[in-house]
Amino acid sequence: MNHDYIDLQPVTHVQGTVRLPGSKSISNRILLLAALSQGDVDIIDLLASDDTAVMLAALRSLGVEWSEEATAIGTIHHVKGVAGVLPNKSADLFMGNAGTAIRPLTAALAVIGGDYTLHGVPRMHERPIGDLVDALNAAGTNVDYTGNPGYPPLHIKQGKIHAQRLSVRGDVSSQFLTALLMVAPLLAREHAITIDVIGELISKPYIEITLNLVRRFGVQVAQDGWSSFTIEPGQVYQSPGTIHVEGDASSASYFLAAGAIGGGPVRVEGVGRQSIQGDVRFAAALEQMGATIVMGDNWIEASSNGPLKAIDADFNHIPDAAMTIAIAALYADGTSTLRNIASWRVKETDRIAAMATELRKLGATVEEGADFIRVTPPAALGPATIDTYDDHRMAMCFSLASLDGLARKGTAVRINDPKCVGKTFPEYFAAFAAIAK
Ligand SMILES: O=C(O)C1=C[C@@H](OP(=O)(O)O)[C@@H](O)[C@H](O)C1
Ligand SMILES: C=C(OP(=O)(O)O)C(=O)O
Repeated sequence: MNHDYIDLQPVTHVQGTVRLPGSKSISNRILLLAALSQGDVDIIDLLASDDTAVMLAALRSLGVEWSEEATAIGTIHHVKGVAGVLPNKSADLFMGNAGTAIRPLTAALAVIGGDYTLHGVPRMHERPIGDLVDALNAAGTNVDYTGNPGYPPLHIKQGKIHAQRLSVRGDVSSQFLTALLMVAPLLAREHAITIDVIGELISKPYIEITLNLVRRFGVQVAQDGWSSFTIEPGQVYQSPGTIHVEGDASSASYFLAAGAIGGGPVRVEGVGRQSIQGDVRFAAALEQMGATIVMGDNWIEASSNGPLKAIDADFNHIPDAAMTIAIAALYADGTSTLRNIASWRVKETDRIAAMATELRKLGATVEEGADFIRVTPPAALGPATIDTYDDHRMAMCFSLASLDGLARKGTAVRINDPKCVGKTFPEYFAAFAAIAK
């Protein structure tokens, strides 16, 4: 039985400015790159959340030293790079439900070698990792499953990479390719390493984040479209000195949607035109739905400009922020279809099923398929108790159903287990309350 919930009353107007927490994707990549690099790294504005906590704890268990300092310009994390040589050769690592922690760490530990176990929450043990393990073991590492084949928990032992070419499937999660790209310089000591992508690559903008950050740590990757990536030998990760984490563009989506649905303007600070995150393109989807979007280098502002228009589009490039579109669809003038989102089914929960179930509670008509969801709004939203499936994005998305839109009014919603937002945005409900007028 779950007795923990938050009740949200209908909100007639939203307006204000939100300073975003740091990007999860950038934070966890930078932490691992900093640990692997030569020299010390100062990280400004690292995200403080469950997903980064598990990465920080894992690095400490592996013997990587880091400390945290509160300064006038924000929190700085000092990480002492170990230049690819981990002090602790054995460790048992709890990875929570953080895909951005377990996938790259598995690759790093498999390549470096030792005696390591990695496990997580029950859902983590249902999230696939087989394509990554297959790619690594085919190249000579020694990674075993201790539960179900293809899924964590994992046991990593000493292996020896003999291959100069690795191949990985790209159609279940882009994080497998990200993981291999991050460890490629450790393999490319004497000869170049090439990584081939088998099949379609999903979630491509996350690979751009990886390549961008790897470059910031001094490593160049040659790219042949999205099908092959080559790392020339002799490149080692070098500390960039100080590195700043931009705001989280996926977290921005809730506030931008709020502005688009419920009046606005709502401004988010921490991401903008200069962002390296693909999820800033969520703003373009809102614009397509009729919202007014204004963007600066480091901020984005959304406001409504008449009732939202229904949308029918491919959302493969922004799988996380696309969940917010499924909620904005409740306020649109017709049926919206979100296509090419099969990866939703293997994330924090089966997000296509969860989204369909909870949208129906509000009165929407929902059709779901293997890789799409189609949402037709009801004449009027009805009050509902929303289950969140231990999925931060379900909790954050459904808070928006309390907002009055121009086409239809919001409703009272009870959000069960609201603390699940801790995965990426522990202060979410306070930030939401601050823009609700
Ligand atoms: O690399 C990353 O930082 C991420 C990649 C995406 O996953 P998939 O590649 O599995 O779609 C995204 O959904 C996840 O939240 C973060
Ligand atoms: C899919 C997500 O997380 P993960 O990094 O665990 O894959 C997400 O944050 O929406």
